[in-house]
Amino acid sequence: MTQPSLITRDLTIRFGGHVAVNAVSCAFHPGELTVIVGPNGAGKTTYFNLISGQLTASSGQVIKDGVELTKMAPSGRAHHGIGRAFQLTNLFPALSVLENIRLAVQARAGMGWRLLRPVSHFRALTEKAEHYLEATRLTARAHQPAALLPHGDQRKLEVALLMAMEPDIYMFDEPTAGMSLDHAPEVLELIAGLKRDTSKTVLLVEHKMEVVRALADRIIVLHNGELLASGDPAEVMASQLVRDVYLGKSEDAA
Ligand SMILES: Nc1ncnc2c1ncn2[C@@H]1O[C@H](COP(=O)(O)OP(=O)(O)OP(=O)(O)O)[C@@H](O)[C@H]1O
Repeated sequence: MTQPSLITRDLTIRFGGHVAVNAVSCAFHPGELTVIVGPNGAGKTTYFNLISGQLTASSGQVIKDGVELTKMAPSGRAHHGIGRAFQLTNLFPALSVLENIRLAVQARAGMGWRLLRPVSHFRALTEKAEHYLEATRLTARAHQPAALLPHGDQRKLEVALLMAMEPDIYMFDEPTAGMSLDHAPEVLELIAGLKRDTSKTVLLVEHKMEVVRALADRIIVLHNGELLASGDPAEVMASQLVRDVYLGKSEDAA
């Protein structure tokens, strides 16, 4: 087994008297796609927020490749390779799809907003952006304003922007939420494809059991903020404890 890329140790957050995430200790490994499941209000999104830095833990630790990130702002964590997909908050709606991806490539290259660069740099950035465009099957949309993309393609653009940042840890919170059945498989395929690069770790929060079955190498189950189970998807889903608190309900909903 490889060294874990990401560890949470006794990770806890309290909101007043309510413990939303309670002493969750878990390790995530490169080349592995872990799906985080649990009933509504179990603490899944809060756990994600604690890892990506939108929330700061009351106690416990977040450690990425041996570096403690627990108190770091989201930007610092991103710099350390934590990449979380957001619904296009980092998008320039009037710019084209290609230009948006190129800006993400440029940000990753550390060139910020300096526009006076040799043409060769610009060409290299464009080539890289075109690579991500192709990888996410958005080539036909390259020159459309990002704001005018259909919903399914917007989600693909989110994946492209995240790929352009070259994170070590990819985090997706319900990536197919609100998406039509036609587009969901395309986005899921992109996410499944990320772990072909075995240096990458993928974390997913997901409710839909068919998505969990299709993608998960491993699942962890949160319940009332606590880690209830972790392991092989089929084994965990078959366990009586998990069926009692979660899967019975979820199978109906899926
Ligand atoms: N900022 C906050 N202030 C107070 N309570 C919060 C806050 N954020 C989350 N909570 C509470 O923490 C608990 C866990 O919420 P969270 O959104 O993480 O659950 P979840 O598993 O992602 O649920 P869902 O599947 O419905 O999205 C809930 O009881 C929620 O009300």
